[in-house]
Amino acid sequence: MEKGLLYPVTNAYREDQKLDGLWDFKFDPASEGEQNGWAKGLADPIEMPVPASFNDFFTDKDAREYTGDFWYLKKVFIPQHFAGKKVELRFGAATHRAVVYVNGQKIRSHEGGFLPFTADVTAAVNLGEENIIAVKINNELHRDALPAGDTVTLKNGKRMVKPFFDFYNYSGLNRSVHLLAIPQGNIYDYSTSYEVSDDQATVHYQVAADSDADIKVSLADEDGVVVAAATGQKGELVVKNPTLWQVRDAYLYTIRIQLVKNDKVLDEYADKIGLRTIEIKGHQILVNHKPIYLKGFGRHEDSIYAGRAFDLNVERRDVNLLKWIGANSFRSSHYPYDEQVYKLADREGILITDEVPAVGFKMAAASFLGGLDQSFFDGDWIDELYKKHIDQVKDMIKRDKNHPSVLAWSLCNEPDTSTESAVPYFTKLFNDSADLDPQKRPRTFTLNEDDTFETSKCLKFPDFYLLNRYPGWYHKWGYEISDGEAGLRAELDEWQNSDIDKPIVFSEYGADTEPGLHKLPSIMWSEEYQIELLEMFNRVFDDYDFIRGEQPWNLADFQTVEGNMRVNGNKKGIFTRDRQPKAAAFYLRKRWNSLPLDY
Ligand SMILES: CCCN1C[C@@H](O)[C@H](O)[C@@H](C(=O)O)C1
Repeated sequence: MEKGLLYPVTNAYREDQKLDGLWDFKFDPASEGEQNGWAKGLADPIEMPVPASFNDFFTDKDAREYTGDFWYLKKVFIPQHFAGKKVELRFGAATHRAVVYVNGQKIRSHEGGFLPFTADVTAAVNLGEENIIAVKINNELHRDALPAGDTVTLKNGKRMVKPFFDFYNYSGLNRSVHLLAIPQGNIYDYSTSYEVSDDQATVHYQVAADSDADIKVSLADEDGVVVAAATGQKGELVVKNPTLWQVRDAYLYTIRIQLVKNDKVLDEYADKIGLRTIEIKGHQILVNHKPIYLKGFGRHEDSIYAGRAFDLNVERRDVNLLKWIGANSFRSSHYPYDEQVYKLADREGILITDEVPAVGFKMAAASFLGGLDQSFFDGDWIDELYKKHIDQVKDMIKRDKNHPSVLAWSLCNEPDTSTESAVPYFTKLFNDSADLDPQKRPRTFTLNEDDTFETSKCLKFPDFYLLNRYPGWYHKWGYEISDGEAGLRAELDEWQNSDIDKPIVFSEYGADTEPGLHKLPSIMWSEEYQIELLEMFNRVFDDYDFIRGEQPWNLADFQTVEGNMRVNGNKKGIFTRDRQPKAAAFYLRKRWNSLPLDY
């Protein structure tokens, strides 16, 4: 678990230099690099963009599909004026595990390809000189790691991943690398929680700092006017007549934290926060005590060329598409996204269900992609897996806890909860995560169609339910979709007739659709059929008032492993991979723009 995950800033006390651009890059199939001094230089490297996944730049399949160790290396001048500061390297994400070296010295390792980590390099750097930064990354998949899968060795000796999940194993330095200089005595974390009413908001704050200095905290409105102030490691900021953060009507205050000693400011950290509350009450999801209905999508960080790398251009387009279509939410399926995604959602008033990369914890996913011959939670890999799982839950919540856009935490995607062996795992997971979020936001996980009201052993854990259902596509498809609707209604009748008193959000449903394929009457893969499937689900949603959200799969087409069920990736996008609308986009826009926020 990382000590602090504050997003890098430059101010009078801190300096943040992005190390994006071209890095030396080299595959290390024999894993010989560390013993052969690759941390000090790579022989015959290629130039690799950062941030980016390496896969889609290559023209040969061995390189695109490469699995194992690989190295990035960059010579970086570190200025003399960093003297007296703590010098750090912050990696937005290195997928899936990394070892960091400076000037040949191993600094630290990290497991988990979708969350940041920081290396303290103060003792290893030479100020006023060029320094050699090297990172050894490994992208193998294992059943005891997140996301779950296997790595096999082919007869020709090449290694290959077998993901237990349906997205391509894009790998590399997928997010920015930052060189940071911060005060030795510094602020390394803060948290907020809220009480709101129409005429007053109270911000409960806590600050974590490596310093004995006094702590001063202020809150300014969007005009920069200070509306509240307090002192102390923890306290309250009371705002009269606040402007609350609302869904699709955001308002951001600036919280400013200072360390002060003998009237001298030693460190400062400022951030944008939104005054709002999130609650689950009965079948309702409430924002600022008012019910909301979620309209949005499951997504992927996925685009042509850069693969899984965060691309601000793509994110800007995606958020504009969400606004155009009338959406107000999305799930960060199936892993935490780059911090800039949450910042943009904070600004636009879009709600995020933040998901940890606990995906593939299920036989069905694997059987589609290769197959497990037992229940996942009976495996002998579970203890090691859990250590990584809870570690990444802790870091996801630590990183994202102050974003007003974060609505809920999804602690797993489609685990196999149909066997008793899942119960102790989820009991521990929900106990160990209960106090991580000062705002006590709801926790959940997605349930796929094997995990129904009848079959799941873990329905007591989620604060609300995320259902992934695929009648009309993976079963009862085509002309049989009417039976699919009947089956869906029968399951929802069971939920309705039960004593379950929690909201349900449909977090996945959809049809692979080839853009430009039209057929009258419809046929599967046609744009007409995608609309018919959505119409069927919406007919059902409109008949059950405990359904409090609809998030079809997926916002856009995305890359997966090759297979006989994928046509160059997953085509369930409402938009194409280059972010152009299929006919269903206009259908959903019409529906969602006609639904009130609290539908
Ligand atoms: C049955 C698995 C649920 N869901 C997971 C998601 O990652 C896949 O892309 C999606 C699909 O197959 O389109 C199915």
